[in-house]
Amino acid sequence: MKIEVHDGNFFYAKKKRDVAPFIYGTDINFTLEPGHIMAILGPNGAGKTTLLKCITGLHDWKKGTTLVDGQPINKWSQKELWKHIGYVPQAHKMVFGFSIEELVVMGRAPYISSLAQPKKEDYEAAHKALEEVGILHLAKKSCNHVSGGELQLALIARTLVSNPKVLILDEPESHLDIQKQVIILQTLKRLAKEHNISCIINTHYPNHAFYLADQVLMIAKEKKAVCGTVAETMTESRMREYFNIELRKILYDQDDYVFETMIPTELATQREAVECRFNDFDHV
Ligand SMILES: Nc1ncnc2c1ncn2[C@@H]1O[C@H](COP(=O)(O)OP(=O)(O)OP(=O)(O)O)[C@@H](O)[C@H]1O
Repeated sequence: MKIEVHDGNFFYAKKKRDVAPFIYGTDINFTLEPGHIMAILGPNGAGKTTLLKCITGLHDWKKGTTLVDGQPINKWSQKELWKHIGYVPQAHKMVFGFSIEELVVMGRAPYISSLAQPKKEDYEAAHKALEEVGILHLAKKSCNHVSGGELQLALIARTLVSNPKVLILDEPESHLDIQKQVIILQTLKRLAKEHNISCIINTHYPNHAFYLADQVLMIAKEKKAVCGTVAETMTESRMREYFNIELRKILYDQDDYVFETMIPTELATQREAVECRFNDFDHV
């Protein structure tokens, strides 16, 4: 699905009629084509979570609008809209009285009539999604007895079973170990490219944006909201301006692959380069 935001801006108000300064330094504008991935980057408190809620209509924009496939979001019926949108909020250690399998089966709700019980095919879809994110072995375990990262993976699997056309993810990789992060990033990229699912993902990891994103939206308090390709947006100077930190962009290519990363200059070490150059058994 195509997602567009035109001149969106927002503020939190204590009472309905109150006004307050807008959160975003300039209005938010972007178009996300079907099957494309947009990463939202910005410092803590910049308004990334708020932005996801405004984009999906969970918060009403104070200004501007979201269009979904060309139609203003408030013209969509909630039921129809949420059939297409999968939303994975930030992981909190919630207490669920369910097993992981039951949690994921709940994601089939759009396909199950309100009084019916989940069927064999619903459980099969849940198992497939759990396998996809690498935690099928936890299917029977209680949600209360898994780690935060495992619960996060289950919440992603719950979204996948409803066959969404849009995936909105709020820092889905933040509690995961490095191997699970890769599973999530690869799964998202595959879903976007093979199933034409549009993805919007909040992340604190520049590397993940380099790997995933077709476009990046960068925000920070009192700064212009900028949207463009990864190369246009994630420059050393913009990162300095928006994150108030000096970073070096490192490019390394090997066997037709490019490794792109950004490292804070403060984290550079003063060891002899020759000590760092080799790893594993190369140096023996
Ligand atoms: N319900 C709320 N009422 C009032 N202010 C809020 C509310 N939720 C968030 N805020 C404020 O709005 C601003 C943006 O918050 P938001 O959670 O969207 O930022 P974020 O970029 O997602 O942060 P982080 O990277 O730390 O998760 C912050 O200053 C926050 O304190």
